[in-house]
Amino acid sequence: MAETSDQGVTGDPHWNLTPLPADRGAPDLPRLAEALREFNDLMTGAVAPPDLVKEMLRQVEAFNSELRAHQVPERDQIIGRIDVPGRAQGLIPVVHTDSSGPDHLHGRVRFGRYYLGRNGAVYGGAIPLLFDSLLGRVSNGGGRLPSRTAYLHVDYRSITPIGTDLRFEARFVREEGRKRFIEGALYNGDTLCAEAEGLFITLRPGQA
Ligand SMILES: CCCCCCCC(=O)SCCNC(=O)CCNC(=O)[C@H](O)C(C)(C)COP(=O)(O)OP(=O)(O)OC[C@H]1O[C@@H](n2cnc3c(N)ncnc32)[C@H](O)[C@@H]1OP(=O)(O)O
Repeated sequence: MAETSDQGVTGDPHWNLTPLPADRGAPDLPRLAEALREFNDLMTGAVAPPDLVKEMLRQVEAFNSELRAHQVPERDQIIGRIDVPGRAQGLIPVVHTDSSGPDHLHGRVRFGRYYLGRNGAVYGGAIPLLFDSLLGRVSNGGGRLPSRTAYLHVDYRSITPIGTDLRFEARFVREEGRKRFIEGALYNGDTLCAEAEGLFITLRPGQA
């Protein structure tokens, strides 16, 4: 797969991002996020022996204890930033951009086993999560002012398989005052898995 990219909003002055602090572990964070994603997938699919479960519990509790001492306010948080590849977060699967512009975003995504609902299908709740992120990127791209999701309508047209490279398309449809209408679709090969329509509202000055 191509390198992960969130371009389209990166460098957009509206995001007002301060430079990443390179001395705060930032270069390793995307790799750590990747390792955590793999951990989630492997953990979901494993029936681990009791000794391994006990050892993992010990180590994870030790990490939690250390991390409690390094909590920062939201403005200083690195994980989730749009300029960190894959945003270094584990909530939404990594999105690979093939083509992006002011009014569109095309690319690929693969849901790991962590997102399994049942019978090899992605959990239904994970699909709006993906669409909100994709449609939100289109809404907030192209130098437009920041917006927020007012509604997100998702139609599930066929099973979305886990462990498969899927193709997505998202496009800016129209704008009416502060209202922006964005559409998206997710495909497995030529099969339409799901499609979405979202309404995004331009935030007023001072609206957080
Ligand atoms: C790079 C990654 C980007 C990711 C982006 C992800 C985006 C998100 O997930 S944001 C989080 C989820 N969304 C939220 O929490 C939003 C919560 N809601 C709100 O904050 C507000 O309701 C908000 C900002 C959407 C709209 O409130 P407000 O600014 O007061 O606008 P308001 O005057 O009520 O509405 C503006 C217009 O939109 C319409 N509208 C607002 N909500 C809806 C709705 N749900 N359905 C239909 N129309 C609506 C109104 O009728 C009005 O229309 P018109 O101008 O024709 O009269």
